[in-house]
Amino acid sequence: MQVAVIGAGAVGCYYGGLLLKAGHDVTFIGRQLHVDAINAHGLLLDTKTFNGRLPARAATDTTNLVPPDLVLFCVKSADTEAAGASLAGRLRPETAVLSLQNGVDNAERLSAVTGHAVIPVVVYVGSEMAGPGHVRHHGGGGLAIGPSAASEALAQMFQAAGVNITIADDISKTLWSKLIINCAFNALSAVAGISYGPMLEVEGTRDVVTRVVQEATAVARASGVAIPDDLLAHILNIPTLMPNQMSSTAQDLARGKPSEIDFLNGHVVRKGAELGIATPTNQALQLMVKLAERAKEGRRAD
Ligand SMILES: NC(=O)C1=CN([C@@H]2O[C@H](COP(=O)(O)OP(=O)(O)OC[C@H]3O[C@@H](n4cnc5c(N)ncnc54)[C@H](OP(=O)(O)O)[C@@H]3O)[C@@H](O)[C@H]2O)C=CC1
Ligand SMILES: CC(C)(CO)C(=O)C(=O)O
Repeated sequence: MQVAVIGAGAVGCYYGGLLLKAGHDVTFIGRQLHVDAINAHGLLLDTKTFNGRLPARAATDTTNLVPPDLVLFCVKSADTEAAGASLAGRLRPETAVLSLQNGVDNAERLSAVTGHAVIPVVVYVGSEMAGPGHVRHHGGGGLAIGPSAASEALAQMFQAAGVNITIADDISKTLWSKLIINCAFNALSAVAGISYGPMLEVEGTRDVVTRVVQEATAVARASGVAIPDDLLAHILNIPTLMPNQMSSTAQDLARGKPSEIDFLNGHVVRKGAELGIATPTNQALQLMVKLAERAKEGRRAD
């Protein structure tokens, strides 16, 4: 199958790399540093069970992209419109487009800029770019794909490549449940620069996490999404399962990259305002991350 990865980063190179290893024809669209390394030496796929270079094609834009059978769309949420616009006119009607992104509205936004159906996918992996063209897998790797006519065949293809994938019967619930996990932990971990285990040991953290989850759950339910009653208990248990985890927002801040906070707690705040639901804790966390981003920008400018 011809696959295009839009956003050759931690997620795109991990899943694109697994499809490449399984024999698919994968083209990576990404930034110059990674593109040069992939074209020169192949993709370095560094997982728990495999470490090796896989010859691959890469480019910094879609100009010469042959319309693929499958697109893995893997840029950060703020880049959805710009990267999505580069796909316009490069998709066949039967091309399957998957959004492998955090947040709940990327598939919809991507569909709006491409005019093409987009299948949302919830991603449960820990991966990072450890160097140019070098993706490192830290753990997990499961996917939950939204239902569509193509989802069964796509799930089989990912399974054959070693990916644990399920077809979600209610993808909105799955997307929102992941969003609420991100709302609970990402900002606190980022602002304090602390991992989840020690973070939850500090008195008061559980209360704040609980309020964030309650606000976000109220917004989700008012939007018609069936959030399960046991989500809070599941969330409060996550630091026991991954005590050393720093949130992706913490990693963005540490690297001086813009975070996705406007699409995490920020999404809850915007939706809450539309629905008349107060979300003060989510709003405070969104603001704290934005202040931390601004402070970093200020330090760079000095
Ligand atoms: N990493 C992880 O473990 C997980 C990530 N996710 C989600 O997956 C999504 C992708 O995250 P992740 O892979 O970590 O992000 P990365 O930043 O590692 O990868 C995205 C890459 O795409 C590049 N890019 C952005 N726009 C373009 C463009 N128009 N053309 C070419 N390249 C472009 C970025 O460059 P630049 O940085 O220069 O903009 C970056 O190199 C996010 O929504 C994230 O929340 C979900 C679960 C786990
Ligand atoms: C680690 C995890 C699962 C929860 O915060 C995550 O998705 C992130 O950091 O973005």
